[in-house]
Amino acid sequence: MSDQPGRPDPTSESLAAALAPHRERIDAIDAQLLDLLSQRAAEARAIGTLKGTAAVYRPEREAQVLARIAALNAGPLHENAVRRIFREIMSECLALERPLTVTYLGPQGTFTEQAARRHFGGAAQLASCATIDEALREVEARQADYAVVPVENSSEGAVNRTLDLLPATPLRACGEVTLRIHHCLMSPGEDAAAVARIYAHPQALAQCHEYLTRHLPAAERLPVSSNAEAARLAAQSGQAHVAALGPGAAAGLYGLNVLEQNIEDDPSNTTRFLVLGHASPGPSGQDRTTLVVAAPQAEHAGAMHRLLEPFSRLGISMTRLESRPVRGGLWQYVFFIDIEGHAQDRDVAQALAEMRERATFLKVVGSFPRAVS
Ligand SMILES: O=C(O)C(=O)C[C@]1(C(=O)O)C=C[C@@H](O)C=C1
Repeated sequence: MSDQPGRPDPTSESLAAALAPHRERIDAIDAQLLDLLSQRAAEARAIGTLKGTAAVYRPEREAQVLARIAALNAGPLHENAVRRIFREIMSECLALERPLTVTYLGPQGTFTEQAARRHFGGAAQLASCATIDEALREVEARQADYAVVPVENSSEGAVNRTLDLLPATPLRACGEVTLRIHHCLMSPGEDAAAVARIYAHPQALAQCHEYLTRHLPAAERLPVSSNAEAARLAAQSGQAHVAALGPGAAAGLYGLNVLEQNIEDDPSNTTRFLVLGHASPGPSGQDRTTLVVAAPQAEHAGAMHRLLEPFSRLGISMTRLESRPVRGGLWQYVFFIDIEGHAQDRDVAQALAEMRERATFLKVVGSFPRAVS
């Protein structure tokens, strides 16, 4: 007998009988879905032929497709689930036009790999690079189509190497990804209390500082070049007192046990990544623009104010302002500025034209659809 009224006993034949019509309908719907997916893929292939040698990846169009689907969604699937499914559909459709190769700051099992996969979906060929420089260089040399590199973390600030490469690279920023950073404690052993040595990237050590101080105060903290390298070293040791911090994906990749999850001090800890490539996306309606600017005698407050004044006058929101010293130029700085809007939007274009007259250097690194987290 079933203990819930109206539901058949889960062990009985009556359950199978109750499921049968639902499964029949699911089979019929799956056949329709497959037919529609094939029709969609054929349209994408036709688009690919029309594009010829032009860029096949169109981030502004993908952003519009995802936003439209999210708005159309009436449930019961969550908006994020629907986005993920359509992200994968577009990834496969795009691969029919032409498969993409995407470099990322590796090695495998890093948060940057997770960001690249999330942005480009399962059909993209991901290529791990040892440094941010190498990830960009491969794309510059047209050995790969796009690069995904970290640019800032909500608790640790800017990724300086990425910023330093932006003024000179011929690549354009054509997308961004934001990723919540959740760290795990992972080890060949099974007991968190036994951990006496911890390998991790310095940022991971900083992001988990309170947890480590409270729960593993005596453990030695050893900074290494990446979280994946930390996981590799912990796995190689084969010892229960050695652990690594980093993404759960690295535990799977290196055969470690996850001893604790979500040990980052700030649960809203987020990293933003830039997607760089050769093409510039058109406006999607929900865009961000990244600029590199140098002001004359930037150390004088007045020059900076004058430079940024068009933004406030034209109602353009500035979402980020970061400065970096110019190498070899004592007390000279370049500014990395993010604003809302696309460089082709009327007000943004006017503000940029005015800034160009006031700046000693101004480069639009790119306009791209804002990330949906
Ligand atoms: O609309 C296009 O340009 C397409 O190539 C189709 C499509 C899609 O599957 O919807 C695929 C890849 C592009 O990045 C954008 C959209």
